Amino acid sequence: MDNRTLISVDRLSFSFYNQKVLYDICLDILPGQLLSIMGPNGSGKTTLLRLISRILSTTKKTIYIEGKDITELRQKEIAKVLAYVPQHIYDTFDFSVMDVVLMGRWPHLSRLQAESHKDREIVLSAMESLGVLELAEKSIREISGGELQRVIIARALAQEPDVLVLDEPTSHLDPGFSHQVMRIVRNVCRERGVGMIATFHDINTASFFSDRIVCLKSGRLVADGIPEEVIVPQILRELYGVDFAVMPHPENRRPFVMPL
Ligand SMILES: Nc1ncnc2c1ncn2[C@@H]1O[C@H](COP(=O)(O)OP(=O)(O)OP(=O)(O)O)[C@@H](O)[C@H]1O
Repeated sequence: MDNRTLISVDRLSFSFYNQKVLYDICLDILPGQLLSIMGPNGSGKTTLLRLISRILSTTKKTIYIEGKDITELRQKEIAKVLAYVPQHIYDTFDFSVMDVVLMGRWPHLSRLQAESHKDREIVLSAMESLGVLELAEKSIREISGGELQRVIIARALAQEPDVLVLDEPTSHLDPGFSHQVMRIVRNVCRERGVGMIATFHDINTASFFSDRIVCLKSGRLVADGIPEEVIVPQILRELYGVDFAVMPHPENRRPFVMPL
């Protein structure tokens, strides 16, 4: 384990009832770096993120947050260091956008303690960077899917975590916002030394922003490396069963793909 490791996953296997969905997964999340998980539908990406965030529980000692076994931490202790942005948000209460982002501060407050001026400043800054400040008073039931996704990411940043876990963070965003939001999140995390793990179906977004990419197929880790090592035709064919052309991106020369 690297001594800067924020999260270490060590031979993690997991089953839903009698269906095994993850096999011996090992990975490390490091400060300021984005580790992306790619893989076809049903390969186990969301399950992995939910285990790391302890939305799902495993009794085995296989996941460590800042060196501590996750099974021994209380939920609030986890929330102080880790923020989770789920893929889908359903059935929300009728909160305002501002209230939802303020919830990001709860892990840092003691019971019944009101937010301070500093908490509100952190919240307003997160909302401003995600472009949702003008929605502050709107109900989250009355905003678009892409706006809601940005609000939930703002809440995660307001939480000031050491680790940010993002499940398909750009799935509801148009191409402009998708790139902009990823740039903002990556820059904030690099500045603050926050480690990130994210799933992506968009190979080009993963390639452009990731420091490292792990590929899952049927619950098994089939590739792990920097984008140039992983975004290659053979691995993409193995993952998705189709051929891709791979060329350098005009801005940063990272692999850029088109299905053939
Ligand atoms: N709550 C659950 N109960 C039982 N099986 C589940 C549950 N959640 C997921 N699975 C199964 O676990 C496997 C992995 O699912 P998971 O959602 O982790 O995949 P994924 O890679 O995130 O997929 P996608 O790209 O479609 O979001 C799938 O076979 C799925 O049917």
